[in-house]
Amino acid sequence: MAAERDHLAASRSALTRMRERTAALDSSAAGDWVSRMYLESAIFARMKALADDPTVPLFFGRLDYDPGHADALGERFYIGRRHVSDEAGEPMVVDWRARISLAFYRASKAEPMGVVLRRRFGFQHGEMTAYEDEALLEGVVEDHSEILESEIERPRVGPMRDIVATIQPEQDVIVRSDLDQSVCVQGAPGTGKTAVGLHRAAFLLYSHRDQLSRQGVLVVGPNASFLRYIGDVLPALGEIDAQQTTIEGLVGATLTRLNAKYAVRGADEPPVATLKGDARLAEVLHRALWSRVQPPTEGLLVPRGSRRWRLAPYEVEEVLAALRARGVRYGAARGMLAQRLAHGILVKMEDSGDSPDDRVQDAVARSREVKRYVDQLWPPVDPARLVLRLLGDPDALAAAAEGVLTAEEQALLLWDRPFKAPTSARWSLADAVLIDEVADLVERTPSLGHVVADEAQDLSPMMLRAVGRRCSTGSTTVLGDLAQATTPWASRSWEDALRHLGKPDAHIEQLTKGFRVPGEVIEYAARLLPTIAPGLEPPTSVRRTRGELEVVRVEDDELLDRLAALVGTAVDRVGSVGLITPDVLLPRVVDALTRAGTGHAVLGDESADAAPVEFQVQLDVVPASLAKGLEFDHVVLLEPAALVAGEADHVTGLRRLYVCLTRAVTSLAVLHTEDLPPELGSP
Ligand SMILES: Nc1ncnc2c1ncn2[C@@H]1O[C@H](COP(=O)(O)OP(=O)(O)OP(=O)(O)O)[C@@H](O)[C@H]1O
Repeated sequence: MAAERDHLAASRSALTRMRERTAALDSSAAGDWVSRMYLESAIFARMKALADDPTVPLFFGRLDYDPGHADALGERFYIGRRHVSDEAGEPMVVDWRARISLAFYRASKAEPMGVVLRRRFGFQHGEMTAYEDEALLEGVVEDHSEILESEIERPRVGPMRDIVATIQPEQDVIVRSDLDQSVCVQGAPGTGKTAVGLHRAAFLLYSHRDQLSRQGVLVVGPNASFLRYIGDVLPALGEIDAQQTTIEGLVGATLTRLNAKYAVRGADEPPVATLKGDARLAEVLHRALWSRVQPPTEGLLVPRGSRRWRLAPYEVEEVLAALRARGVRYGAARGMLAQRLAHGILVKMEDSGDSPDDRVQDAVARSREVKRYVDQLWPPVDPARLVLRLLGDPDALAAAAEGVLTAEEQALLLWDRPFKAPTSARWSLADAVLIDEVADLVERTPSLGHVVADEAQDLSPMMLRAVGRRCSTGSTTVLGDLAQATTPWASRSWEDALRHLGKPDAHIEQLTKGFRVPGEVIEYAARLLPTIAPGLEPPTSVRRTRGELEVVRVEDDELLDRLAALVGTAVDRVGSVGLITPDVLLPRVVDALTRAGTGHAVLGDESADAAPVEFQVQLDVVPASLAKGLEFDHVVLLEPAALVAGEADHVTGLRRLYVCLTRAVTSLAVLHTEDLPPELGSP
C-alpha cells in the first residue's frame, strides 16, 4: 500500500511538472499574430486538460503483463482518467481509453489477455484505502469485488459521475465500439445506458481526436434538467468539446438560423403532434418543395449587344430534368440552374458562328433576365414559409399529401386559424421538426462525426430523421428503453427507429444488469411491464441492498402533512432526495413545503437548476414529466393515479409511472389517497 501511495504521489508531482512545462511555453516564439493566438489557445486548452482535481484519484487500477506478452513485455501500467508521464516521457499513468488499458475491463479467466495481475484501488475522499488483486493467468478472478460494490452502493449526491473505474465488460464492448459503427442500446432503468453513451463519446474523442474535433460530437438528451444532471461527466473525463442539447435545441437552432424571429411558442394536441411526427410527412414535404419547380411556359430570352438569344421551353425543360435527376438539394440545384441556362445560350452563340469565352457564360448567368427567369422557374424557398402554407392552406396541403395522407389526416394537420407570417406563427416543436426537414431538403445539414441520442424511444420518426441528418456521414449511439416511452409518437421497435435515423444496420445491444434500482423496488415497478412492454425482459438488480419500499395510503386531508413528514425523514438521511409529483399537484406540493419551511429546489425552474452545486439543496421537487434519466437515493412518489391520469392514455400513464418508480437508489415511498392503478397489484 505504501508503494502504491508513493506511485500516486509521484504521478501527481509528474502531472504538476507537465503543467509547469506547459505554463512555461512562450507564445511569443510564434512568427505572426495568427500563429500566436493559435498557440495561446492551444496552451490554454492544454493547461485546462492538465488541471488536477485533488478529490479525484489519478489512477484506479493496475495491470501487470506477462513477461512473454508481445505488446507489453512484463510491463506494469497504472490505469487512470488521463495520461501522465515522467520527465523521460515514460508513462506513469495511462489513459483508460488507451489500447493497453483494454484488459483492465475485459480480461477474464477464460481470456486473461496476457495479464498476470489486475489490481483495483479503493479510495475514500481522495485517499487510497484499499486494493484488490486478481491473478488472471492463474485463473484467480474474483466474482465479487468490494471496491466495485462500494462504488455501486455509494450514495448519490450532486450530478452524475463517470464510471471509468468500474465499467463492466458488456458495457465496455459498447463503449469501445468503433467510430464507424452505429450502436443502439436497449436497457432497463439504471442499466447504465446514459453512462455508456457518454463514455463512448469520451472514448471516440480520444481515439479519433483529430477527426472528431473537426467534425464534432453531439449528445442529445430529453430536457434541460437532464442535461445539467449529466453535464459534468464529459468535462470530468477531460472532454470539453462535445455539445449537449435537446431535440428542441437542435431544431430551434435551425429556426433561428433561418430568421432570428422564428421561434417555438406553441404546442400541439397529442394526435396532431403524432401525425406531424409521422415519417409520411417527409414525403409530403418533399413533394411540396419540389412542386415549386415550375415547367417553363415561355422560353428564355437574353439580349446581348444587338442580338437576342433564346432557349425554347423544351430546351429549358431538358435542363430542369437533368438537374432534378442529379439528386442534389433543391438549393444547390437552383444555384446551378443559372449556369446551365447560360451554357445553353453559349452553345447557341457558338452554333451561329460566335466564339464566346467563359466570361460570357458568367455574365449571362448573372444577367437580370436569367435571374428573373430562374426565380420564376425555381423560386427561392424559406422552409418556414413552405410549412406555413401547408398547415394553413387546404389546397396546398391536398396537392402535396394526395395519396399519402387521408382527408381526415389532412384536416387534422390544418391550423384552425392560419397564421399570416412565419414570424408571428405559434410554431410547435413538431412544426419546427418539419421546418428542419425542409431546411435539409433545401440545403444539406452538415453532419457531425458522432451523435449520442439518449432516451431515444421518445423521439418521433420525424425527430429521428432530424437526429439522423446530424450524423448522416458519421455514426450514432442510440440509447433508450421501449418500456419508458412516454410520448404518443414514441417508437415501438428499435428496428423502426433505426430506419428513420438512417442507420438500419446499427447493432442492437441489450443491457440487463441494473446498477441503480434495488431488488425490492425494481420488482415492484416490473409489475407494470406485462402491460407497458410485453416483449421486454424484466430488469434485474446487481445492488447488494434489497432496498426499502413503502406504500402508504392516507386520507385526503392528511396528504400534505404525511408528505412533509416522509420528506423530513428522507432529508435526515445520507444522500439526495427526490419528491416526484404529478405535474398538476406541483403548486400544492411546493406550497406545502414552503409552509413547512423545508428547503427545496424545483426542477425545471431555471434559477434553481442553474444554482451552483454547493448551493444546491438536498431535496429536489421533480414534476413527473422531468423525472426521466435522473436518480435519487430516496424517492418520495406522490399519487400514482393522478400521475397516470396526467398522460394522454392509460398505457402511456403507466409507462410514466414506471419511469418514476425506477429513480430510487435506496428507498422508495409511495404516498397516495386514490386507488393505485390495478396493474401494480396490492403492495
Ligand atoms: N459499471 C458501473 N459501475 C458503477 N456504476 C454504474 C455502472 N453502470 C452504471 N452505473 C450507475 O448506475 C446508475 C444508472 O446509470 P444510468 O443513468 O446511465 O442508467 P440508464 O440505463 O441510463 O437509466 P434510465 O433508463 O433510468 O435513464 C448511475 O448512477 C450510474 O453511475
